[in-house]
Parts: sequence; C-alpha cells; structure tokens
Amino acid sequence: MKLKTMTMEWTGNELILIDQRKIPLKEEYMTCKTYEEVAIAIKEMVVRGAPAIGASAAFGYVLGAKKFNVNTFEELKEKMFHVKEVLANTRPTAVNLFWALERMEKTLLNFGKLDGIVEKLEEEAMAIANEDIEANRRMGKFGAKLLKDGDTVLTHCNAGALATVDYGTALGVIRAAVEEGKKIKVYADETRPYLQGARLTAWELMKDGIDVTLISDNMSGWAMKLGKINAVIVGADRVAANGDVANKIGTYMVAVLAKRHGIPFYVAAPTSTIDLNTKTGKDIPIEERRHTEVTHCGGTQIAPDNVKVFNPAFDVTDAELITAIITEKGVVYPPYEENLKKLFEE
Ligand SMILES: CSC[C@@H](O)[C@@H](O)C(=O)COP(=O)(O)O
Repeated sequence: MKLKTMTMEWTGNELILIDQRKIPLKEEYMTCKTYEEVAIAIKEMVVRGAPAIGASAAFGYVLGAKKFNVNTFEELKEKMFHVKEVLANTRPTAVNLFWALERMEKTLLNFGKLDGIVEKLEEEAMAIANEDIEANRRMGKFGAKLLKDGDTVLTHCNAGALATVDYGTALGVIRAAVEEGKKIKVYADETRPYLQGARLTAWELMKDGIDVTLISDNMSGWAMKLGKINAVIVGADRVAANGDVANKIGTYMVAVLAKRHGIPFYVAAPTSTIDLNTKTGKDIPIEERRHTEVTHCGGTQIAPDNVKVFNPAFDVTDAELITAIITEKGVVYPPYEENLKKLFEE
C-alpha cells in the first residue's frame, strides 16, 4: 500500500514528510521510520495542519505496530496503548489527531488477533488519508458555490494541501472555484508568529498559479475597509458542538473585522475536525508554544532579552461570527448546535 502527495508519502515502511519548517527557502524531506520520529515531526511542525497531523499520526501508529516483536495480541495491545499516548502527546488543539488515533485503536481492538494486524492497520491509515483527500474535494465543490467570479478571498494561516493529505480545506474551496473557471484572487495573512501564511500559503498558491497577495496580519482590517475583500475562508483545528471554531491565532480578529465590514466569514472543515464531545470553544485546549516564536523571526532576535511573552497558537472564533461551515457533507448554517449534529445522524 502506497500513497504520495506533496505533503506526505507512505512507502509501506516509512512516512516521508515535506519539511514545512523549511518552505519556501528549501524543499527538504524528513523520513520517519519509527512512531517516535512521527511524534517529533508533529510536535516540531515538520508536518502541521489538523488533517495532515491526523493522517501522519495514523501512519505513525502503523509504524509502531510494525516495530514490536510480540508473541500475543495482549502484549501488542499494551505496547500500542503507549504508542497512542506518545503520538497524542504532541499537539493538543487539532482534534483530527485524537480522532485518527481513536480510529486506529478501534481497528486494533476490533481485529483482536496478531496475525494480519499490521496489514489491517495499514489499510485503516490509508483509508484515513484517502478519505481526507476525498473530503477536501467534496468540500471544495460545496464551497465553490459560495464564491462568484471576480471575488477576492482573504485567508489566514495555511489550510491548503500542506495542511491536509492533499488539496486543502480553505484553499481547496478556492482551488475548486478556480477549477470551475472563476477568477478568484487571494489575500493571504502572513500569520504571525509562525508565518504559515507567508511561508506556506503564498508558496502553495503561487505553485498552482493562483493569484495571491501577501499582507501582514495588521493589514486585513484596512484591506476590508478599502473594499478589497469579498469573503473570508479559513480552516479549523476543532469545531465545538455549538459551532465555536478553534483555528490559528489571529482568526478571531479576522472574524470580528469581517462582521464589522459585512463580509461573509466561512470555515472549511471536514467532519473529522468537528468534535461533538467538546461542547463549546471554552472547552477546547489551546496549545501554547515556545516564546522564541514571538521573540525571534527567521532565527533573528527581534525583542529584548527576557521579555515576557504570551504565545497561544490558536484562538476561538465564536459561532455567531461564522456565516457558514463548509463540510464534505454540505454547507452548514446556524443554528450550529442543531445542524452540526445532523451531519452525524445521516
Ligand atoms: C486544513 S488545516 C486547518 C488548520 O489546521 C490551520 O488553519 C491551522 O490553524 C494550522 O495550525 P498549525 O499550528 O500550523 O498546525
């Protein structure tokens, strides 16, 4: 079983990830042969973006199962509880990570025997990856209907092919609209402090020949006021049952600005990102990352030594600021509590 996209390659024995820390200056790859290496790749953001993290963790789980020379299924089960824990203890906010690991563990437990388990787990990881590509394409088709020829879309962070197995969520919607022949321009927030917009979104869209203009985060309000933006589309790391959305830090600010200017604010997220077990945004764990992400830029110190820093990697946008959530099962409008639940009932 094999899979190869721009973001990741599964060879059957290893997971090869494009090193997203190096883009756009270098195209380098990290080869993970063990589940521990996959955990490091997720934690250090070699791979990032909710669905890409989920699929990588699933392949990491397979690498874990391959590693152990055990005699009984019980022994394997014990070892795999640990593998799951190591992979889960990497990044707390994106629910796709836990969703994928739960799915892998359920497959293991349901299979219940040693013989053939690695193949079974590999099949499941491949399904997770392929379903993500399929979901993004479907989301793209639904979302493209919300855009008209000539629109300029503002996006935040990178919710593109690099953040997923392929095609992207927010950028998937833009790609689909462009594929339909619509002329769409994109404004990409640089997305301080980690600069996923400047480094990844700009790179990815330019590679595809999609018209992209880079702005720093503090320019989005002014760009809206000047009438340059027709819609905002972002991805999500976790959608709570009431429709609150955790996404890259700065998303909330953009949503407030969009409301002020009467611009539709869309979230594109597969159902694997919707977490009905998390009631509201208040219950979503927000990752805090190292202070050097704020005090340094491209390796250069830009702030005084020992300055105090607050570096939450995500924020929560209240459901009331969100015009619609685009999923692979269709576009969901308020009331979210009721309508998100329906997605899982069909
Ligand atoms: C399709 S990806 C959606 C989100 O995961 C994305 O917008 C985001 O916030 C990524 O954060 P990151 O910290 O780069 O993993």
